[in-house]
Amino acid sequence: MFTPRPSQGAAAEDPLTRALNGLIPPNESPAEREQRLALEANARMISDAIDEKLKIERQERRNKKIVKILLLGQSESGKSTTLKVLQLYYAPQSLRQEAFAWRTVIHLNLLRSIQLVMDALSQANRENAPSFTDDLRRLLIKLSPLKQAEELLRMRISPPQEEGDSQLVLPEASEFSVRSASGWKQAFNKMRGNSSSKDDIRFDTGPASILEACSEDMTALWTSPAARQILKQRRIRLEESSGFFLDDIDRIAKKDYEPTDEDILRARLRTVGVQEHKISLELGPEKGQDWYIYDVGGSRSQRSAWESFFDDVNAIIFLAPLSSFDQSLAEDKRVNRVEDSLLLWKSICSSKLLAKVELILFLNKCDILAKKLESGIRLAKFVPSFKDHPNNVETVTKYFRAKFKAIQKEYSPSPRMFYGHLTSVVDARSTALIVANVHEVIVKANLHSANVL
Ligand SMILES: Nc1nc2c(ncn2[C@@H]2O[C@H](COP(=O)(O)OP(=O)(O)OP(=O)(O)O)[C@@H](O)[C@H]2O)c(=O)[nH]1
Ligand SMILES: [Mg+2]
Repeated sequence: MFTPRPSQGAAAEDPLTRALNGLIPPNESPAEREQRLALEANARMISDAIDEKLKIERQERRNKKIVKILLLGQSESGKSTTLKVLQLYYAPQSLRQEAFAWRTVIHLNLLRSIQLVMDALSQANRENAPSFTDDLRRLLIKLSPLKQAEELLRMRISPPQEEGDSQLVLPEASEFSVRSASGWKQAFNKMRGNSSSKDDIRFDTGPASILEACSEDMTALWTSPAARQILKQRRIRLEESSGFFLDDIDRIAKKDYEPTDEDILRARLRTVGVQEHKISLELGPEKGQDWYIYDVGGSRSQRSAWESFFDDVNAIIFLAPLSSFDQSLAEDKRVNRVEDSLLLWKSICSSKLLAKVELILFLNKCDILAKKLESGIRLAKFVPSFKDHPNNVETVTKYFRAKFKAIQKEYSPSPRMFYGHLTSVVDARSTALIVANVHEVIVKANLHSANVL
């Protein structure tokens, strides 16, 4: 055996270190040389194996690299609905498992719409409106038990004994919401134990019985020409409002009602706070990758929380609802909704923090936009710069797309691709095609950031 050089200390005892350092002991005999070469070969093998393992681990980390997607846009723009579409696309079973929880939200949506009709009629009654009939008075009395059903349903979404676990937020603009971090859907699952969605529905008496008992009277109220006239006089257009289920009373007020995927997409529950949703991709080349999707509250009071999620985000899906061109913000009646979307888009595009983030724009609610334009509502009345261009959906969407694209080009700190889609995210089928496209953009963004790191 050779004697290590004193300066190399204990580390030189290690054959791997010695081999790597290329040390050749003085006065080496042929047998010692053979032994050393064998040790070196062995050490090289071990070293190569370690290198290979590290390379695989690095690749795995890259492949596994968490993808962060942020959903942004004003309130009611369709962020939570887009989250549901992504869930439906990537993990349909998980959405089905939430059907019972969404059923309660849908019942509450229906009751809210009925309440808005009843409020308008009561007001007409107080003002002695000639269109208020005795039939309507009778219907209002017969529908009074609905108040109790609503209270029971609200308690179910936010049971008092689950304090701190699920927190009901008091209505803002007569809408209810649940703090997203509170896990209200999980609270439902706890209540359910191991039962299936169908079992829940069978044993769901209480509010469901009241709804079923009132079903015919609710339909009579909603289809009454006198009630319709009062709503029209007061310019109440419930058909365009969020969580509209009045045309489906027969189906939804049945005790054994089970929501379809489309019903779940149309259900409205205002987001308060930030909801994190993890999707583990099960198929395709990105198998094993985890996607974290963040759904934020869009009303003005909620927007200050957005920036803390900008860090290491890969892509942003920004929703701008085009149908709201004739509406103002619920939180500030002086601000036109499309104007607000354009200003928000400008601030996202110009953010230096987001300079390297892919922005994907959904010009949403194109279905409602088409109906509005067909009904004769003119865009130029609310957006004078549209001038006397044809008031049809093709021209209007083209006009808005160009406007958003120009803002991105002008305000982005460095050039970026423009991904603008015309969407109606409640339509799962047409949105699936867009999701496939968005998937590609996100995968590219992730690869790019992995290579940069
Ligand atoms: N008809 C139609 N309805 C839509 C569309 N997108 C969303 N909605 C409905 O609009 C309502 C509001 O959508 P949400 O997804 O809750 O809006 P949000 O952006 O999450 O709103 P906040 O949580 O308040 O920030 C829901 O009832 C949706 O079903 C669309 O493209 N067409
Ligand atoms: Mg939301």
